[in-house]
Amino acid sequence: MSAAREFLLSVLPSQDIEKYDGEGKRIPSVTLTFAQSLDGKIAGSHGRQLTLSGPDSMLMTHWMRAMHDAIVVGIGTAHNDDPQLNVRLIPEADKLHIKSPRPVVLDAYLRLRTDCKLLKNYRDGKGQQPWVFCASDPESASTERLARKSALEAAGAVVYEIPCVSGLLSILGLLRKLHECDIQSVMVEGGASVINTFMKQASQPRGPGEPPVVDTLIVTVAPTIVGDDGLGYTVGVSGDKLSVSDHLVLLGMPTESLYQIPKFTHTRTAMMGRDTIIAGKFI
Ligand SMILES: NC(=O)C1=CN([C@@H]2O[C@H](COP(=O)(O)OP(=O)(O)OC[C@H]3O[C@@H](n4cnc5c(N)ncnc54)[C@H](OP(=O)(O)O)[C@@H]3O)[C@@H](O)[C@H]2O)C=CC1
Ligand SMILES: Nc1nc(O)c(N)c(N[C@@H]2O[C@H](COP(=O)(O)O)[C@@H](O)[C@H]2O)n1
Repeated sequence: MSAAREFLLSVLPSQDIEKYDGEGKRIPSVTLTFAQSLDGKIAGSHGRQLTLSGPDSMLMTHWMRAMHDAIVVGIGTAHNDDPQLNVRLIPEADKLHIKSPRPVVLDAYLRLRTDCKLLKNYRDGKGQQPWVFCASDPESASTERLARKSALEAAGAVVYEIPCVSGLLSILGLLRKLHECDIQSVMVEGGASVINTFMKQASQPRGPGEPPVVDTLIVTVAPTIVGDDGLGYTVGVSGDKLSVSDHLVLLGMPTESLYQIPKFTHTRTAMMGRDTIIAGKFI
C-alpha cells in the first residue's frame, strides 16, 4: 500500500460510523484540508493560485479525493483557480475501483461560469456531475437568477437551494442535503472563506454526545515563504486565554450561541517529499 494511502486510512474516520447533527439529522463525515506555506498563506498576492504542494503531497491529496464521496470548494476558488477537483495522479495500477469525488460548489448567487472545467470535464466524462448549492432566498425567484440557474443546468450542473446563515450558505443545510443525496464523506478544499466557515462551525458549542461538524483536519505545510501580500486564512475565533465567552460569563450573560476555540487533537504527522502533513481531529 502506498505511504499516502496508509497515512490517510490511519487518520480518517471509519465510514461505518453513523453521524447525526444536534437535531438528530444524518450528516456526512467532513475532512477539512488545504496546503499552506510556512508563513500560513494558501495563495499568492490577490489570491493568485500557487502550487504549494510538492509531487508527493499532491499525490496524497489525490488519494484523499478518491477516499471521499464529495469535494467542496467556494465560488471564490471556482472562479480564481478554475479547478478540476478530480482524481488524476494515482498510478494506473491503483486506479481500479477508484472514482473521482462529486464536485460541490458553494455559490449563493449562481455565479459559476458555464464554461468552467468542472462542467466541461463532466460533459467529457472526466469527472462527476457538479452540484451547485445556492441560496433559497426571496431573490432566488428573480428572472436573472432563474436564467443563471437554467444556463448552469443546461451546461450540466445540478442546482440545489439551501438557506443562508448570516449571508452565507448554511453548512448544516449543505451537509444534511448532501447526506440525503447519499454522500457519506465530504472533503472541503477551501478557499480562505470556506476554511473560515468550517473552522467556525467546528468551534460551535455542542450538546452532549453531539459530534463536531468537522471530523478531521489535514494540512500540508510546504517549506516555502509566500510573503505578506499572500492570501492567508482565519479561523474566526479568538485564541485569547480569557475568551469572549469567559468575559460574558463574568458579566452574567448567556454564552450558548458563542463560538469557542476548536478543540483539536493531533493524530499524526508525516513527511511526504519535502512537505509536512499534519493531521488531527476535532473533539
Ligand atoms: N492552498 C490551498 O490548499 C487552497 C487555496 N485556495 C485559494 O483560496 C482562494 C479563494 O479563497 P476565497 O476567495 O476566500 O474563496 P472561497 O473559495 O472560500 O469562496 C468564498 C465564497 O463562497 C461563497 N460561499 C457560500 N457559502 C459560503 C460559506 N458558508 N462559507 C464560505 N463561503 C461561502 C461566498 O460567495 P457567494 O456569497 O457569492 O456565494 C464566498 O464569498 C484562491 O486564491 C485559491 O487559490 C483554494 C483552495 C485550496
Ligand atoms: N493540496 C493542494 N496543494 C496546493 O498547492 C494547492 N494549490 C491546492 N489547491 C486546491 O486544488 C485545486 C486545484 O485542483 P485541480 O488540480 O484543478 O484538480 C485548487 O482549486 C484548490 O482547491 N491543493
